Amino acid sequence: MTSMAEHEAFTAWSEEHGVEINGIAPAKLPGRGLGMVAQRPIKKGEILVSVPAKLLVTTASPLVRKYKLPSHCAPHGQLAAALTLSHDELDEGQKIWRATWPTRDDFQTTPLLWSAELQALLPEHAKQLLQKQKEKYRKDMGNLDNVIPQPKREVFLYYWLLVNSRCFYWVIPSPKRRRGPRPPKLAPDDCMALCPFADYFNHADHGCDFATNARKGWITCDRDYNEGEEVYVSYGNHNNDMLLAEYGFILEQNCWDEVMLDEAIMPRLSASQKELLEEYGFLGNYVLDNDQICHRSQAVLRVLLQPKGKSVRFLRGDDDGESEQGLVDELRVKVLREYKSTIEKRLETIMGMDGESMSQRVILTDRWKQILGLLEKRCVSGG
Ligand SMILES: C[S@@+](CC[C@H](N)C(=O)[O-])C[C@H]1O[C@@H](n2cnc3c(N)ncnc32)[C@H](O)[C@@H]1O
Repeated sequence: MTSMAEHEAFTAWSEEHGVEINGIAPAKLPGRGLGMVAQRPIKKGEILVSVPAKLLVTTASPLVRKYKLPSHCAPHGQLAAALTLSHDELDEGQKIWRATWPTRDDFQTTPLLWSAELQALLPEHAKQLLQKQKEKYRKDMGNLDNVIPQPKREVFLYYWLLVNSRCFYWVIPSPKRRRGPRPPKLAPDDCMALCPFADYFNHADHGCDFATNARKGWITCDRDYNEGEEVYVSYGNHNNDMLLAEYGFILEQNCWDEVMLDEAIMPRLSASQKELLEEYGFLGNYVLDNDQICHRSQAVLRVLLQPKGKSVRFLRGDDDGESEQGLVDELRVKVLREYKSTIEKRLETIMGMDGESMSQRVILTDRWKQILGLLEKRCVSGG
């Protein structure tokens, strides 16, 4: 049994500093690090945690402001920079809080840390998200070039990932102004706050909500829980490619899961078919979710099957395409079956990659197996 001493110390510190904790406590959970577990039966609607605003770490907090970081740098980079620069000079509260955070090794399954070879084998949607994440990271690093000395870049990367995985949505209340221009409104992605104690909650497809006002952030119970059950927060309606790319985990049960089919469909399109789809706003982003293939996929399959005039009537919404549904279903099954064999070959490649980290290969193969499962469900003609 590993020690929970640092988590007990942090729980006591949180309560002493005004965090209200009701019926839950952190616990170690296999495969999920720490999470929150019900200490007694909990009822839907109970407030589980309430954290005073003064404890949150945002770009307006003294911890961040004291470094006078470039204001054009995104809040994500600013928070990571402040955590990096304060790393060796922590006050008591920060020390106690940071002792509860995951280590650098715990981020091993986050694709940003994978080799380029393994990253190239991610599902399409995860690959696109990883690309965006890399661009964000490079931009932040570029904006902080003069601030983070070379030897601290690794620590910065660790904190950048930490901020990415532990922040809550938080709009910093504007200070009372007598005159002068209103500061620009932050984009939703930039409304970030580290929130002590609430950052123990793991994610599930349905979970508790985090709400805020200017004075506090709090979490309300979404349903009844039994004693000993893990209590989750929902980070949003995310599919598993998103969870993998951003945070390095996937859910076994995820009602929001879906597969992007672009890799299977795009290479089949001629230049003129792509042009037609582009003209009508139907090029790319073909998705299969838990229940059905999306309307965009129905459209592209028709473009592949039918003469232009007929496809255009469907793309315009003038024809419901019912009369060709049988043929469209046959093509769908063919496309999905071929995609399945591509994935099966890819799985063999991943399993044969000796030099790569085991935990990274395991999560990647698990994700592809989930995708195979989703494809299988839709590989039945007419299904
Ligand atoms: C806000 S923290 C939650 C607490 C974290 N588990 C810990 O050990 O400190 C978010 C991180 O927890 C992990 N996580 C959250 N939900 C998870 C889940 N359902 N399964 C596995 N890992 C999860 C991921 O690493 C994610 O980046």
